Amino acid sequence: MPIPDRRGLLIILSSPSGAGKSTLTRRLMAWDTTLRFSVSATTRPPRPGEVEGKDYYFTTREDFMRMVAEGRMLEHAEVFGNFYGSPRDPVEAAMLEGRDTVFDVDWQGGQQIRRSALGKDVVSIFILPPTIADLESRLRGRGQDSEEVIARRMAKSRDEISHWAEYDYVIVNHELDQAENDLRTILSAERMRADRQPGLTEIVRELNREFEAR
Ligand SMILES: Nc1nc2c(ncn2[C@@H]2O[C@H](COP(=O)(O)OP(=O)(O)O)[C@@H](O)[C@H]2O)c(=O)[nH]1
Ligand SMILES: Nc1ncnc2c1ncn2[C@@H]1O[C@H](COP(=O)(O)OP(=O)(O)O)[C@@H](O)[C@H]1O
Repeated sequence: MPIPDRRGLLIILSSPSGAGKSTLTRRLMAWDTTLRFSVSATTRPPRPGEVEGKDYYFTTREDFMRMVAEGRMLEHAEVFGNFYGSPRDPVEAAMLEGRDTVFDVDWQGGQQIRRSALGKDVVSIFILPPTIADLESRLRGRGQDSEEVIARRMAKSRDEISHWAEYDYVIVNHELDQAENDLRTILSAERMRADRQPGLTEIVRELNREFEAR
């Protein structure tokens, strides 16, 4: 396999539950089909419609803890009483292939990845709801969680939101199309950073050759 001339980016998306992070992630992946989604392992039971290996790897607590002990999780955290973690191997493989990986993780996961050896390739984005009333109605509108689960998520949302300033970018998800556009803009700009375009040296060298030949 040829060695790619750039390492893949790690794009971290976090938000309080219900702010629209999964919806925006799906849209971003449909826009750029080269993106890879980091499928997390979780001990939470599947929701109706969730697909094993696509949305999550649904695991037992025992298997989850074994993966952690074996160092096979890039990061992991307990959220809403369940464990969630990002398997390390597929992320490292994608980076070496020069493919960008999208993570849907909470602030604890964001912090761990940012502080890891892969931290310099991280772009982190926090999604805020326009209002708490919107957040609650979106959680309820999803129609997949019990009142008790919704109440628990609402109670946790303040804590999650308190970490917004640790992120490189913040998007307020008022209107879905606008928020998707903001996300595309961030990704496009990050890919154009001078230090992420290894081909530039060669282009500038060629420009110099042309100057000298004039
Ligand atoms: N740290 C960490 N958080 C995760 C991971 N996967 C999902 N999460 C977070 O766990 C929380 C709950 O996720 P989920 O149960 O799918 O609920 P939802 O985000 O409300 O749809 C969200 O904040 C996710 O971003 C992971 O691998 N690591
Ligand atoms: N800008 C928006 N305006 C209205 N509804 C939205 C918007 N963004 C997302 N939603 C809806 O809110 C609900 C929660 O979104 P979801 O992507 O599941 O959130 P999260 O992954 O952050 O928990 C979904 O039903 C989704 O369709």
